[in-house]
Amino acid sequence: AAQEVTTFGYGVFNNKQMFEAQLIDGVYGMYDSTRGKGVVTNDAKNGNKMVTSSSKMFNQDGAAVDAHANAQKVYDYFLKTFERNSVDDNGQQLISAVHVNTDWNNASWNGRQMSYGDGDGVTYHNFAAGLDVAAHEIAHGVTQHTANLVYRNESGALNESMSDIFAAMVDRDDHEWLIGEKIVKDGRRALRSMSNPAEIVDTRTDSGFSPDHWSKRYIGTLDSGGVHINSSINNKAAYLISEGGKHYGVTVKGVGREATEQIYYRALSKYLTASSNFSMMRQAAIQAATDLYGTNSTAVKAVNAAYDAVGVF
Ligand SMILES: Cc1cccc(C(=O)O)c1OC(=O)C1CC1
Ligand SMILES: [Zn+2]
Repeated sequence: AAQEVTTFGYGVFNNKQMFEAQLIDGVYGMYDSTRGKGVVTNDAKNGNKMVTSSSKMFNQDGAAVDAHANAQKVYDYFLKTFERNSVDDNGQQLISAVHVNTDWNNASWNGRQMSYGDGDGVTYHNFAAGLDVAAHEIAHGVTQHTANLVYRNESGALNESMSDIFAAMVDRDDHEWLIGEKIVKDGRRALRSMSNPAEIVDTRTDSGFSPDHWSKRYIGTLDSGGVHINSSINNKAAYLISEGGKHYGVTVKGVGREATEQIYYRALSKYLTASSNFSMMRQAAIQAATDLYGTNSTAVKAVNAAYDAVGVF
């Protein structure tokens, strides 16, 4: 069980949780056998061995505490919200590696596990500290085991957008639907904004803009054809479906997070395929909303209006 205490170790600034570490081979380690086939956290700076602690209830590695706590929260979200048992719906272990590389300003899903850099301490904190970052990476695993959207051009932007959407849904208290707000430093507010994409440019892509309408999509070769750039077009649509708003003169009546997360999960797991593009995303969301809430439901109306608003038909 987790309890609120101050955690020693650096890099921890949003998870002050402790762990009932598992006793394995006489050592207390960050291995949670209660979720699926396990949640495990390893230290890339120590032979990628499981992060261990000398005592049952204490761990001094801040990044490890963050990664472990966030992986547990994301596991619980997918099980509770969609009855999905981990990324493969078969309890696959959620394995996190922390302290990957040196001053690494990245996080990733490599097809089998999550990896988190410590950040350079100037532009980024440790990436494991962001609940939305962990959810984003784990959602890449869910996408891989469902539509498996090809990671380039429009299907890749949808792959990215799915990860941002579920990241925003897990990070429930963030009403601005920002991505990475806890891990950016040097005055930036976040990596990306789903509510107002144009406000924050993801500097890692050097594109210079974050489009909030299909007519403004990036069509170059950077960033695998703009997967972290054009994702903001679908991110904005998802935000509008949930929260509503007026965008380029189109008014959307929002239906809330609970309906929106069900629509996108059903679209991802039942209708999207590896080569789906934005127009097929619109059809998949309409079909999912129709299945769930009915042909003339407010949800179907919200989906149509939101994709009208971002110029996807
Ligand atoms: C930081 C970073 C770099 C490169 C790829 C990703 C990636 O996972 O696409 C990445 O992680 C994110 O975007 C998460 C949301 C913060
Ligand atoms: Zn991603």
